[in-house]
This record gives sequence, structure tokens and C-alpha cells, in this order.
Amino acid sequence: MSTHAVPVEKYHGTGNDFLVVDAGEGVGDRSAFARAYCDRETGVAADTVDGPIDGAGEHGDATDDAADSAGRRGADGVLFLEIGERYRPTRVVMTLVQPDGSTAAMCGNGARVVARWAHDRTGDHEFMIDTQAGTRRAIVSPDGTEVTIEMGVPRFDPTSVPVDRDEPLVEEAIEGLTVTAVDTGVPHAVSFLDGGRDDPDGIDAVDLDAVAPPVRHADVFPQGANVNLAAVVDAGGEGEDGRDDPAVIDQRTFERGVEGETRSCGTGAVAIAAVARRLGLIDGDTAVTRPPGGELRITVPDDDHATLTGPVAREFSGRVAADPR
Ligand SMILES: N[C@H](CCC[C@H](N)C(=O)O)C(=O)O
Repeated sequence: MSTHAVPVEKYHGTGNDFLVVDAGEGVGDRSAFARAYCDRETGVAADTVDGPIDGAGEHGDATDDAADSAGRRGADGVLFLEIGERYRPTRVVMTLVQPDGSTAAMCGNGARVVARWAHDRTGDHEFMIDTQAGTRRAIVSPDGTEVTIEMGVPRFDPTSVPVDRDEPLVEEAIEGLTVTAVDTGVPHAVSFLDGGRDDPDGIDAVDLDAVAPPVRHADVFPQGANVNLAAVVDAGGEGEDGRDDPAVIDQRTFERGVEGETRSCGTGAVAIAAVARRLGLIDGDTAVTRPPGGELRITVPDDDHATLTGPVAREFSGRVAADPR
């Protein structure tokens, strides 16, 4: 059993918040670490860590932070990162361990946080992020506050998601929701409803914590699924200047591994845009999704990789015990 202290940094992307730990810090039981420190009632907060860590600023130094998730105790996961600065561009191997102790192959907002963390360390603006779903290129904006990730091509085929079907699962009734299944690095079920956030009977009227678990655990998803509710607010398409205006889509996501709703989900945003495009619900191939924690910009060109863009903010740093027991 190891009792040494481990430097941690907290970041969030549109309210999807993560602890970042250097993989070389020797955390033995990563699942136990994530279960303890991600807990929303007893997990880590700026005032519970010993800090700040060397060269990483003071507690609460994230003056760029706009979302109201800053200061929330716990996190949506722990990113264990290994940075390879001898490569050009710099590579980062990313492993996301979730609050239930499981590992997710990919995480869009997590990857955005990874790029910002690597930017804060190196000053570089381009990175290759190695995930269990493949290598993803990341670009950090000139001022460091926004990150774009190349997300791969969304896949509907049953083997990729996976779904227990011979054909893609499209607009099928699953446990009370009408669902389309897509792989954006992790499995997603997407259900479009009629009303957006402004509609009193729209997506915010749904009790997601009640509706999502039966879909998340449905037999048709052998590895489970993240469950998204979406509503098209504006279909986008050609604007007055002849260029495509992005579609606007309200988003809510119940995440596997968190086993609850998160303030934002990047792979979910890409899944929603890809399904909207496939079902002909939006006119162009660009969309803005509006999860509770902010706004994400997505492109889903036909037969090409999708992209995900949005803000990332740094919350605080400090040290926690490697073994939380
Ligand atoms: N929040 C993440 C998704 C994590 C995926 C994970 N919840 C799973 O599939 O088990 C995102 O921004 O894409």
C-alpha cells in the first residue's frame, strides 16, 4: 500500500470536469482513486487538497473559468496522462477512469482537457492524443482557452457501436425512448424529442435519471450505452451570406460510468450531430449543441472525421493521497 501524495489538477470543459494525474505518479489502484476522489459528496475540492503544486499556480487560479461547475466537489472522471515530448507534435496517452472505477475508451471533453493540460505544460498548440479508440489530433486556440478535437468518423454499423443487431439500430423503440445508436469512440443512444430547453414540455421536462438507465442497460447494448436526449432548435443550413449557419440542438446526456447526467458530453454532442444528419433533421454538416454546461461546436462531414470544439478552463491544483483509504 502506497501513502505518498500525488499532484492533481482539476479542469473542466463546458462543465464536464476531470482530475488530471500524471501517469508516472504511481497511483496503484486507479479505480479506487477515481471512486474516492470523483465522489460528488466526499470527493476532491479546491479546499480539500494540499497545494498548490509546484509551478502550477495557486488554489482557485482559474480566473478564466466561466461555468458554474467551478468549485463543485468531485469530478466526472480521472484522466491519467503520459506526455511524450520527444514526438512532434507532442503525444499524450490518455486513460479515463470513471467515477464507478471503469475505464472509458474515449471522451471528447476529456480529450479537450488533455490538450489544454498539455498546452499549459509545453506552450504547444497541436497534440496527438492516444486513446483506446484511436489517435486523435487536437488543436488549442491561440489564446489557449478553446480546443478542437478530430473525433474520427461516427459509425452506425452494429459491430462498431456495438449493438446486438444485424443492421444499424435507427429510430427504434428501446425501453420507452425512440433511439438511434452510434459509435463516436464510445457507444451512444440518441433520442430526439420535440421541444428544446425553452419548451416547458421539452427535454428539460424529462426525468432523465429515471428514463435513461433502462436504455443504458438494454440487452441490445452488450457494452451499455450513454443515453442522449436532443431537440433541434434550429435546423441551420444556408444563411443569408451563402455560407452554412450551424444547426442549434439542445442536449442532455446520461453517462455510462458516471451513472448519472453530466453537464456536458463531447462524444455525445458528436453522436447527436451525426444522428441529426443521418435522420435529415439538420440541413448542413455543422451544429452547435447546448448541453447544460455550455456550448459545443461540431462538424460531421459525410465520410470524413467529425470535429468537436469548445472552451476548457482550469480550476485548481493540489496534492492528494495516492491511496485514498
Ligand atoms: N464525457 C465524455 C464521455 C465519456 C464516455 C463514458 N461515459 C463511457 O462511454 O463510458 C465525453 O465528453 O465524451
